[in-house]
This record gives sequence, structure tokens and C-alpha cells, in this order.
Amino acid sequence: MKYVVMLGDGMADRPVPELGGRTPLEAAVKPHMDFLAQHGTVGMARTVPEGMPPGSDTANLSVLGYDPKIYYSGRSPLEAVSMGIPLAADDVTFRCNLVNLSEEGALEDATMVDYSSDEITTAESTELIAFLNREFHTETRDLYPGISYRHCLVLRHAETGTDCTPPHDISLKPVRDHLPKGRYGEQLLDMMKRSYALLRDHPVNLARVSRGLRPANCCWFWGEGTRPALSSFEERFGVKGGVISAVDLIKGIGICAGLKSVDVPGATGNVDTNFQGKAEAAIGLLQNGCDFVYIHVEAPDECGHRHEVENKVKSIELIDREILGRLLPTLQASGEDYAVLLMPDHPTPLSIRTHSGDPVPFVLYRSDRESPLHAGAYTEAFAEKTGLFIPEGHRLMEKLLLDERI
Ligand SMILES: O=C(O)[C@@H](CO)OP(=O)(O)O
Repeated sequence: MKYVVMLGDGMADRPVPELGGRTPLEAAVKPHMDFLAQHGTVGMARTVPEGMPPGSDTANLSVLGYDPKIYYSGRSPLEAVSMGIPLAADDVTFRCNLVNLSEEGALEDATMVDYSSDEITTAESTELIAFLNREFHTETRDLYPGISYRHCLVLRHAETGTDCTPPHDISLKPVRDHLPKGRYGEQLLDMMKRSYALLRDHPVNLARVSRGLRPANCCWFWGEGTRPALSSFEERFGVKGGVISAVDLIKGIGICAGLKSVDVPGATGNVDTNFQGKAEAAIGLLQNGCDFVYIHVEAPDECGHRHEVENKVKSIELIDREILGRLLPTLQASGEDYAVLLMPDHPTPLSIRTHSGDPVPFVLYRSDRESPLHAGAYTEAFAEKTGLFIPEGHRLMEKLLLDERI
């Protein structure tokens, strides 16, 4: 038996006026997703436990079968693992975004224009992070470059207790009420203020402005955490597997769970990602010793944060055509039975431009049996209508891999 999780990050939504009151899942042409819904078990699952932050960290941990209430130790350390940063038990990490703030004079008066600085390239951001680290490095403090706008700050011999705000939660809002507070609030704010003064005239940013792109004029800390400890996925579920994702968060969760993480050339984390390459990488894993593959596509989430309605629909259609459209016929042709769990981690509604912790629609399809809880199509409304609700989303993995009854 082969097992696939097809995860469209932030894919679920609410009715969108620009789509005539439909959700992106309702508007998208997605015959393969609908086929799975018409023959599989369809329902709703809560992936973000009540009272926890609705992030891709908590939600993807759930989908992979790890109860966030037990295993969640913050977002940035999961990314740090993927970035190869060695972490000690008393290290505290933060995500460091290179963001674009409006240039108002004092940082407190600025607005969060773009949490991604127009998706700054990795080559540019690596140079900016190296520049900032020369300013900020101390015996107990270092910045490490990651991908595009996503980087990491490590504080050594430190403790948790700093309150920060994810920058994608405050798009187009004044930053004043969202600056770091608590244990290292002042230290982080001081670095942010210095970066705001230092970065605007950096040659990388001057070149970006001359190309009509937003400068990455400030660093922004959030996503505090400490070294994660996940139990082995293979020991829990008895299968070898891999994860395929563009982003360090999902790669890090996979690595911490003992899964293989495959890098796909051209995987960007956006609607221009290499969908076909992800399908081919998944097929490669399944044909070479893995029975389980977790395919993560970041694009619908990014489109939700940016309020890109058409691109959100398009990214769902591309997941359907380029990934499921290649994977399902290959699995079918292999003659071996297979199961597919299709779902988002959390909704990223276009109307609020950030995540919600609402339950998400899922399909659990098995090639060896029809389910009475099938639906007409894969949409939020059809999934609600079946009446099936899984209150603890991390239990879905047991239903997929251990064939527990729903
Ligand atoms: O990586 C990030 O900074 C965020 C925003 O893109 O990702 P996600 O919304 O999946 O948490």
C-alpha cells in the first residue's frame, strides 16, 4: 500500500465576492480532487487545537500526526533544523523576515507594506543577512540566512517569553501596536530599528528600487521557539517516507520526524513553483523505498496573504492538474493499492489575508474501497454537509496509515 498526503497550504477559504460568492475551491476546475471526493470519505477536521495560534507550524504538525499540544515548541526552530543550524537545549530561535515597511521616519510610525519584500530573491537576502549579522553578531547572538524573505535569529543561553507578531498578520496595518514585547522585546526592537536605518541605502536595496521592486528595509522577528523533539514517524506508523516542500518549516518538521526531505529544483513557495517537479519527486520517492509521501504546496497560502484571488484559484488548479494529474494515474497503473489524504493545513481566507483556525475540509480516498461518506466535489460546503467532523486533526494520520475506522 502507498500513502500520499496532498497538502495545499491555506487552500480553504470563505465565499469571495470577486468569485461571485464562491470559494476558490468552488471556483477552481479540479477534476482529480473532485474524483477523490466522489469516491473517498469527506469531512471536516480541526487541525489547530483551540487556544493555539493558527499557523502552518501547528497545523502541519497536526496533519502529519503530531498533536501540537504535545509537540509544538515554536515555528522557527523547525525551520532552523531544515537550515542545518545546530541548536542547543538553551537556544531560543526567532524567524527573521526581511520586510518592507513604509518609510515614515521612526519605525513606530511605519506600516507593514509587504511581509515578503516582493518575495526578495535568496541571493539578495543572503547578502543582506550577512551584512546585518556583521552589525548584530555577539557571542550569544547570530543571524542565519534562509530562503527568500525567511531567515533565522538564534539567541544562545536564552529563555522564551518574548511576544511577537507574524508580519503576514498585519499586512497594510501600522506596526506600532505589534512590536516585540516581553523578555527580549527591547533587544529585538533595537535590532529592528537599526536594520530600518541601515538597510534602506544598502546597494542591494538601491538596485531593487531601480528595478521597480520594494526594498527589504527592515528585519522583523517572530515565531519564537526552542529545539523541537518529535518521535520517529517510522516507529509510530511503520512506514518509511518523505516530505516535498519549498519551505524550511515543512522540511524541518519532516527531518525532525525522521522523514527524507527532497529538494525540488524550481520549488519557490509561490504560484510559479515547479508543480510538475513535485509530482515527479513524489513518484521517485514512492518508487524507491518509500511508502509514504507528504507533498506540500505553499502557493494557495501566499495568494491568500496577498489577496491574489485569481492566483489562488490557479494554484489549486495547478495542484490538481500538474501534481494529482500525474500522481494518480501512476499510482493506478502500478497495480498496488493506495490511499490519498487531500487537505489544507488551515484556511487562509482572502478576505482577512491571514490564517484562521477554523476546521478544514478533507478527503481520505482509498483505492481498495468506496466510502458512503463521499461528496459531489471537494469543497468546504460539501465537506460540511457530510456531517463528519474530526475534532483532533492529528488523528487523521492514524486513519490514513493505520486504517483506523472513521
Ligand atoms: O513563511 C511565512 O512567513 C508564512 C507566510 O507566507 O507562511 P505560512 O503562511 O505558511 O505560515
